[in-house]
Amino acid sequence: MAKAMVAAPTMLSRPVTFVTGNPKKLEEVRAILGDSIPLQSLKLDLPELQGEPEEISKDKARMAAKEVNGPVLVEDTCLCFNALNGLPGPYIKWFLQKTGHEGLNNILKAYEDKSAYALCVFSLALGTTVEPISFVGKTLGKIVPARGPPDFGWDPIFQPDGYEQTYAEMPKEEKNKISHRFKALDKVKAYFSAGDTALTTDVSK
Ligand SMILES: O=c1[nH]c(=O)c2ncn([C@@H]3O[C@H](COP(=O)(O)OP(=O)(O)OP(=O)(O)O)[C@@H](O)[C@H]3O)c2[nH]1
Ligand SMILES: [Mg+2]
Repeated sequence: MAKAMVAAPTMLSRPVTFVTGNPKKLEEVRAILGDSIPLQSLKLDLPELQGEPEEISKDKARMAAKEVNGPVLVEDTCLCFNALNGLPGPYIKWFLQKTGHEGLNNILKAYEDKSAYALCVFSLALGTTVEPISFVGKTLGKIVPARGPPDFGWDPIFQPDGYEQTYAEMPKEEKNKISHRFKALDKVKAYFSAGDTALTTDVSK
């Protein structure tokens, strides 16, 4: 009788390096993942393409893999206004820096529709020659005048649907249960627990 063929998992010789220049992202990624995936981090602010979120994120992963010369995880976060067909989207960092919370609210004064969504695209590149895979998480909400501590980006002006609080007003644990980042990381975890790719737990490598 023919034996069933079971594909051997791809064994990573090194733990995955999460590459980001943003310490608040890293804090949330660590809080959400716990020790479910052995992860080390590298602080590097990579240049970013213009274009669609998934392409930006994948391109970042290719660059990060070259820098690290090993398996990497990166993410790109967008804040998308429905009235503007998804903009500022991946350019939110620059809009926020130049116009602040008030400016972002003012942009929407021209429109009745204040609805928005937070989008997170993680990309995993298992090496320099492997095409990155993306994992997307999206949380719907609306843009409101800033409320809550201004610790992290646009958290004070994003109120998720079904909540009276903005991301900034919520306890961190609550945000991390419903956020765009949580939803995307849940897919990353599912990918690794499906077992096609085995991870080393030796983070000293
Ligand atoms: O209020 C927020 N809640 C969040 O959950 C969140 N996640 C990201 N951001 C901000 O949105 C822009 C994304 O740009 P971004 O993805 O290119 O990030 P970045 O350049 O800071 O880091 P990285 O690209 O090195 O990873 C940057 O201004 C980030 O500070 C957030 N703000
Ligand atoms: Mg960036």
